[in-house]
Amino acid sequence: MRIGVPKEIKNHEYRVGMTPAAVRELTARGHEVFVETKAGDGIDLTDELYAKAGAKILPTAEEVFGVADMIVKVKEPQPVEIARLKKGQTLFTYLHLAPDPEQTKGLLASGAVCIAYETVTDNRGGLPLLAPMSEVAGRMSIQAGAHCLEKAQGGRGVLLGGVPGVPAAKVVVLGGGVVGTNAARMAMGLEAHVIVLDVSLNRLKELDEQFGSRLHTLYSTMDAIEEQVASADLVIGGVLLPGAAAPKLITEAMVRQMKKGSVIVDVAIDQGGCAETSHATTHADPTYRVHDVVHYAVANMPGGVARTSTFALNNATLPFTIALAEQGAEAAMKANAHLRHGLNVYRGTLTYGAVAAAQKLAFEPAEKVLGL
Ligand SMILES: NC(=O)C1=CN([C@@H]2O[C@H](COP(=O)(O)OP(=O)(O)OC[C@H]3O[C@@H](n4cnc5c(N)ncnc54)[C@H](O)[C@@H]3O)[C@@H](O)[C@H]2O)C=CC1
Ligand SMILES: CC(=O)C(=O)O
Ligand SMILES: [Mg+2]
Repeated sequence: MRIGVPKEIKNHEYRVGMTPAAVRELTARGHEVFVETKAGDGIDLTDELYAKAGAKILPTAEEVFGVADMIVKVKEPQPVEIARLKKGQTLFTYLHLAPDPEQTKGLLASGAVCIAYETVTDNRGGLPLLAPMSEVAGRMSIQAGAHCLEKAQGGRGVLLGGVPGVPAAKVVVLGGGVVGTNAARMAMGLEAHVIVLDVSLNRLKELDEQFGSRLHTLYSTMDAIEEQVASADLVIGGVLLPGAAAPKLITEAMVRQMKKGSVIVDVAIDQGGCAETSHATTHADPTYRVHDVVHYAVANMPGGVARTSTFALNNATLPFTIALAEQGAEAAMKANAHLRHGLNVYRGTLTYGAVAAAQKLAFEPAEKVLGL
């Protein structure tokens, strides 16, 4: 198979779809990999390293999209990239379609086969291709939140861990999944007072067993969220209903009740955000204020630590990239239900129920379009 790896073009996005090590795994199996020149330059993965791994370096994105049977990327395709997709071409990347009707329309019109990293599943009920970036974003959310709490950033002027004689900050984490667990772990490490809310009692039990008395768990209801958010210094939004638009758990009225200079880091912004007052921001201009509350809502947080993130992402995607290349996209998805769950758009048909529900569109199950 011919695999194309274009340079990412989102604001301050330096990740790359395949590392040189991943390219070598594909070329060693007889596949051709075409990498856009300077695709990995921002993280010191040079053209020379890619060439040594067997890649062919192409001067433009047009040529990469033009020659490839499958495009392997990181972020959702931007309009100029959607225009380059070809009928029947496979696109393997994050899509986050539920809150993004424009992209959905574009991918449907392209006729491409679009497999979203974030809805591929595993045997344990997890999302293995989202998890590595959620680990990164969860950990970063505390760094970002701590920075935003500084006065110069518009924050409350509070140190997460406090000091002897002055209380620690209160960190409220909505959602105790991968983002929430990693956020809680970092916040506990900085000696903040940390509370995690989730609707899954199982998850709360696991967290309780894992962290003991250092972590406080709470069942997530409107009442509990309202009370906790109002007294928080830092709120981390880490909820997810897989593939669906994020539930708006933090209403504007709740934000109005929050303390002046407190901070919301809405990690769930890539699925539309879990605060009514959230809108997506960029690494270049990451924050804004609503009702005196600092909002940080960068939709590609892991792009900020692109080198770590690229290696972490490739560790998870590589077995699937190999399966898609070796078997062809359709056969690979027929053979593996977990990979099939990644299929969001198939040759002009929407195939993911939660995206269809969010946008009030029709869809057909992946099994049907694949003839299973
Ligand atoms: N902004 C960014 O750069 C990044 C954003 N993300 C996003 O972060 C979000 C969380 O991802 P993960 O932690 O991997 O998901 P996950 O599936 O591991 O965890 C989500 C948790 O939310 C819980 N939940 C659902 N409804 C809830 C409610 N009403 N109240 C409290 N908890 C609730 C679930 O029970 C689950 O434990 C996703 O939207 C993901 O796409 C992930 C990585 C990077
Ligand atoms: C998951 C996601 O949105 C990211 O890694 O950018
Ligand atoms: Mg206020």
